Amino acid sequence: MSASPNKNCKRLFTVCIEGNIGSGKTTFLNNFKANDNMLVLQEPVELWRDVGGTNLLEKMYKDPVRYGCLFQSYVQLTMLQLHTQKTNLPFKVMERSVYSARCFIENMKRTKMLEKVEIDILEQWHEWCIQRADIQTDLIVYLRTSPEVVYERMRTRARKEEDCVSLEYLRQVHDVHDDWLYNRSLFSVPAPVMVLDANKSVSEMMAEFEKCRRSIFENRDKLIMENKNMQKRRNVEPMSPLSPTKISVGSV
Ligand SMILES: Nc1ncnc2c1ncn2[C@@H]1O[C@H](COP(=O)(O)OP(=O)(O)OP(=O)(O)O)[C@@H](O)[C@H]1O
Ligand SMILES: Nc1nc(=O)c2ncn([C@H]3C[C@H](O)[C@@H](CO)O3)c2[nH]1
Repeated sequence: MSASPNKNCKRLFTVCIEGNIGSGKTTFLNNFKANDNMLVLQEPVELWRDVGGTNLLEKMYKDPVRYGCLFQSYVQLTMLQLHTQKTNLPFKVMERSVYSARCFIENMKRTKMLEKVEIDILEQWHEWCIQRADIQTDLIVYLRTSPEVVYERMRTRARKEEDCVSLEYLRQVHDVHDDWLYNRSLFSVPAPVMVLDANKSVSEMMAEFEKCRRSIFENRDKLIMENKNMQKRRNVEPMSPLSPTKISVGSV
């Protein structure tokens, strides 16, 4: 299906699909491919699995102390490349982002997998990306799940690099995502957040997807305005943990 260019010349509207390992991001994201006005960008896992013949994802899971910082550095680069990828289409949908990569850095910090100097460098890189790179995000769709549900899904999918991933690790990653996007008690949120209960079945999630897709198309300008107001509030007052920018499908 040929991609229809952005005839009405509105600026690009970018959506990031976020969530724990196995929360259904790829499955959800692939539904957007039916639209010819959206650039759909999956997480570049295959790049992480083959860095000049090295499976860096596997090395990171096997030895996070030795490879954690190196892996995060490559995630940052490959995600930045996707954020800055140009398109004439009016919409871009990405799986995860430079923002959520920071969730994993935060978890490595909490579990003491990284030395202070590694954290400092990764956070300086992250800060530069936020301040100077074009990683404009207009909506975050948070596929919120329970660690137990995603653990079963991850085991069923059986990605070999994730053989050693424990339920405890998924609980840690869940907690950081929830602190960031649900409790709003971690780093700032770059756009309005649409929280979906992604514990639902595949068919139920199709209905959620349809509501989300319609909401994006119908409320594009409203969401951009919502984001502008968020940024203004942030510049005026420190981020309150319960800032009211959390939206649920249908309320936009
Ligand atoms: N709503 C759902 N109910 C049950 N299983 C699901 C659901 N959504 C996805 N799955 C299955 O769970 C596994 C993980 O799904 P998917 O790859 O879409 O998740 P993901 O968030 O992209 O994972 P990762 O972050 O590890 O790439 C797959 O085997 C998929 O078929
Ligand atoms: N440590 C770490 N940092 C990241 O920024 C990051 N982003 C994704 N992943 C892991 C989750 C899945 O196993 C697999 C695919 O999502 O890659 C990450 N792991």
